[in-house]
Amino acid sequence: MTDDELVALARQARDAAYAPYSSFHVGAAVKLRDGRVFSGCNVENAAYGLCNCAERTALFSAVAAGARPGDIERMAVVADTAGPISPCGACRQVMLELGGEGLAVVLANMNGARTLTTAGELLPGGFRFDS
Ligand SMILES: O=c1ccn([C@H]2C[C@H](O)[C@@H](CO)O2)c(=O)[nH]1
Ligand SMILES: [Zn+2]
Repeated sequence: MTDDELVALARQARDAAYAPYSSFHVGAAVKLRDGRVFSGCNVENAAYGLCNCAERTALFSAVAAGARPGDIERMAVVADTAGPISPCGACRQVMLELGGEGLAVVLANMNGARTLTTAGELLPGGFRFDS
């Protein structure tokens, strides 16, 4: 699967965003090394602190289907931002745990802007029990 296809899946997932409070719709797609792909959108709640980002929805869906650290090859995130979306700190920590420092992360917007980074670049010094 190409990055174009992974971003297209993230855009499709974004259509399902439940964001009545922020009206900020985000989509994400995660590709496993075995070829399986999972996607997710942000899901908000009237109790604002319960809002779940698209990145974590997609990553947690992969884990719920059996994926474990080391199984994730690549992920893409897309939102209607000026430049490529910049994931929040909580999602960066989850990306690091589940994908490792080398996880490739494609950050995109709705106008075709795109950047390629890694979970390690997104969160240097992230929490680990053996740190
Ligand atoms: O990278 C991001 C940043 C924000 N959001 C969601 C959380 C909330 O529903 C809304 C506004 O922060 O966007 C994501 O899903 N991913
Ligand atoms: Zn987040």
